[in-house]
Formats: sequence, structure tokens, C-alpha cells
Amino acid sequence: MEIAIIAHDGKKAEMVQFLNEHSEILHQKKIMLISTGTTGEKVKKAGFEVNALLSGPLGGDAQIAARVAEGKCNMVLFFRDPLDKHPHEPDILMLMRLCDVHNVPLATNEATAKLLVKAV
Ligand SMILES: O=C(CO)COP(=O)(O)O
Repeated sequence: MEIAIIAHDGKKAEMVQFLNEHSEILHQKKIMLISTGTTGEKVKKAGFEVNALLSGPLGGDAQIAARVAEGKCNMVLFFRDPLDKHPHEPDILMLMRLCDVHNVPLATNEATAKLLVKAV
């Protein structure tokens, strides 16, 4: 199963902590992680294996959206920062829209991500 992890800058530390808290389940269930670029770098530094795509503003969200549309990505955990501005907001909306189009589980905050990961 492939899970995409994405975190805006204000939420990257939260994402690393979330993965640390759920590392056992990710390992047990043989989860393959993909991510946007900078999120991936942080997560790799914390010791996780992840396929890091482009940084979000350079098209990383769009790459993940394409994998959702192609049926390759099965879940998206997106720690959004609603208090910050993002130049690539159209890409973010596209990703969320395609999750709905293809009925792919999408968490946009940590509380929902916790519930989704428990259901994997
Ligand atoms: O901007 C992002 C998601 O919209 C995240 O991208 P980075 O992981 O490259 O910071």
C-alpha cells in the first residue's frame, strides 16, 4: 500500500513526530511512503524510507495527485497549515479534488491521520 505524506512548513515537525509514533504499524503493514520534496527530506533525516518527489511549490502535490488519479497512491496524509499562504494553492486543491474523485482517503490534519492509519 502506498501512502503519500505531505506537510506544510509549519507542520513538518508534527509530521515527523506522527511517523515516529506510528512507525511500528507502517513497518508491519509494509507501507510504502511517497512525499513532496522538503517533507521527504525531513522524514528521511528522521530515519524513514520515502520516495520524495518534487517540492510542493514546484509540482510535488501535482505529482501525488497524478498517482492518486492513476490508482497508484492509496491514501494521502496532508498536514496543511491553514494559517499560511501557498503560491501553489491550485495544485493543493487539485490534489484534494482528485482524492474525492477517486474515493481515496485524505486526512488534512493530524487527528484524522491518526484515525486513518489505525484503519490501514
Ligand atoms: O507545499 C507542500 C504541500 O502543498 C509541501 O511541499 P514540501 O514538502 O516540498 O515543503
